[in-house]
Amino acid sequence: MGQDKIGVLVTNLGTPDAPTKSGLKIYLKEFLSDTRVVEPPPARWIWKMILNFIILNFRPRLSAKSYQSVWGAFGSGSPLFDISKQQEESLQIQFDKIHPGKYQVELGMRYGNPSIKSALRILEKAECDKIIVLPLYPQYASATTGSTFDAVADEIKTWRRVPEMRFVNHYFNDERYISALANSVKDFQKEGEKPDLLLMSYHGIPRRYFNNGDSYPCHCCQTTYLLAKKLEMEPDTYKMTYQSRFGREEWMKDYTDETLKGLPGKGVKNIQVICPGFSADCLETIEEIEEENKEYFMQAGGEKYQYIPALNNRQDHIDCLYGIVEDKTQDWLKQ
Ligand SMILES: C=CC1=C(C)c2cc3[nH]c(cc4nc(cc5[nH]c(cc1n2)c(C)c5CCC(=O)O)C(CCC(=O)O)=C4C)c(C)c3C=C
Ligand SMILES: [Fe+2]
Ligand SMILES: [Fe+2]
Repeated sequence: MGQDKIGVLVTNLGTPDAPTKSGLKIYLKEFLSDTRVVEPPPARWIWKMILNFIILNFRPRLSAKSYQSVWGAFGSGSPLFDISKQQEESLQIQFDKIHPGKYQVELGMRYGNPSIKSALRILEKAECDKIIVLPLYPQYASATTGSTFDAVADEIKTWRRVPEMRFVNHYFNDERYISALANSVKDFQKEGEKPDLLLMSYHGIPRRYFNNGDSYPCHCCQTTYLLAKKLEMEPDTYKMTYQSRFGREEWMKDYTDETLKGLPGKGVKNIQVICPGFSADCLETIEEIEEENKEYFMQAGGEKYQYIPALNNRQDHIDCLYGIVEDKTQDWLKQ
């Protein structure tokens, strides 16, 4: 039996501290200055000018309005923050039940608070000489998982004693993740009927990132395939799309909003939407999918539109995350 604790750093994207113009300005500046999120043109100063003089003057006010409409939906603050805290607590409870005193779970956000730096410092203080990082992105993308690695490395490089480290790159093909998604669909459909179409909507990335080698769209396609297979779905009863475009360049297609506007005209009037890439409900699922895109679909002649919630704090989701960490730290437990 090892003596020291294993640190589990659970991360997600992060969220503004408050749904206000100034809260959004701070958050968006940090987020959109990350060159893995916005891969700038060769002359970086051009993007810096656009960001500081155009985007950060207009976007914060608009985004604050959007955040205000979802604030408190899962607790008292940002849904992403409130759900992430619940996930952190549930995971700690699960580890304490099965391996009492062996694991310490801390939540760190890539942008905003609690930061990855602050979470790592708590683990350092707790004398965790082994740390596993679990970014809650089932599909790898440079903009999310890759960027999380940068933030972890930026902090650890200031430490004298570098801990033993492991990093979960993706888990889209983990049986427990696919099963949890399938269960969430089945639970949802228990209450009512099956739709004409199950739409699986993923956060998009610019098409250019894929052309340059990002594996994210491949991970999304495989997630769709595995989930449909698990649910024994016929090919014409599901479809995958990409949401949340930002800026003017081409993003991965098909676009969720355009697809939803076109479906009623093709006779698809009753749909359910699931966002398998979001491990927690957030602005992009609640405001964009549950509200804005529903309106597009209904206005185009749709009759029934239902959003299937993210895995959030479901016990099968927590069991899945627990299992991924336990599998990857089996040998550490024996040391
Ligand atoms: C500018 C480009 C963006 C890329 C590339 C991008 C990739 C990406 N994002 C997520 C997950 C989330 N994004 C969220 C919000 C959000 N995303 C962008 C831009 C890019 N994302 C912006 C500007 C925003 C802020 C909201 C707004 O102002 O409209 C969120 C929600 C955060 C919350 O607080 O609720 C998530 C989650 C993934 C998975 C991804 C690449 C695969
Ligand atoms: Fe995003
Ligand atoms: Fe959005």
